[in-house]
Amino acid sequence: MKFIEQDIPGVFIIETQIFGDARGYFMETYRKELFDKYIGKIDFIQDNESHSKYGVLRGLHFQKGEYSQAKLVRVLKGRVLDVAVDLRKTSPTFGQHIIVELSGENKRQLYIPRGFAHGFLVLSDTTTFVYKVDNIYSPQNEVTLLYNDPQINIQWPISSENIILSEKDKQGIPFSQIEYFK
Ligand SMILES: Cc1cn([C@H]2C[C@H](O)[C@@H](COP(=O)(O)OP(=O)(O)O[C@H]3O[C@H](C)C(=O)[C@H](O)[C@H]3O)O2)c(=O)[nH]c1=O
Repeated sequence: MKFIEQDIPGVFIIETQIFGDARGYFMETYRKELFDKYIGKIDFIQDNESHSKYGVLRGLHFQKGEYSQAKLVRVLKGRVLDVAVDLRKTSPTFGQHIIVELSGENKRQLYIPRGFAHGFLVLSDTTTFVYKVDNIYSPQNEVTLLYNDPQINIQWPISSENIILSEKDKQGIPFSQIEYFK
């Protein structure tokens, strides 16, 4: 496994060796000792999976304060643009975002520490998205940051009228009004 830290400190792309043979392939998707070594102590406590069609945008979500979640995300099948926005007030990259293409082809994983809003836009017909989180699901502490907030200015490749959002995400709040992390 290769851990590649991104321009936003604490965010890593993880690339994994694929062992192909006549039957297909094998890959390790997680190894605790390597995460402890290269990223630090993380205890993932829940695995999630979602399936979405083209144009679906899930996000940008975060859980407030002590309910914040670190995430290790990847695409089983399909292709997404994955986005993480730095909401850590004291961070040198506060308000900045990273945008990474994750796919069943490139098998890249993205590690996003606590203190970020996260979401993804589906670019293939369908996508199956899986991820680990290190904190409990707390819907009453969940917030949606508006996906097209002008201050964050994410350049989504699909026009707004063709993006499919949940009712919750349609009511996302602007960056200027959210509760940042210390
Ligand atoms: C996140 C979550 C959801 N749910 C239930 C609640 C709803 O009845 C249903 C769909 O939830 P939601 O619309 O919030 O699912 P997503 O829009 O995929 O939310 C996720 O989207 C972005 C990509 C994220 O990074 C977050 O992990 C997460 O917020 O699953 C649960 O039961 N447990 C959970 O941990």
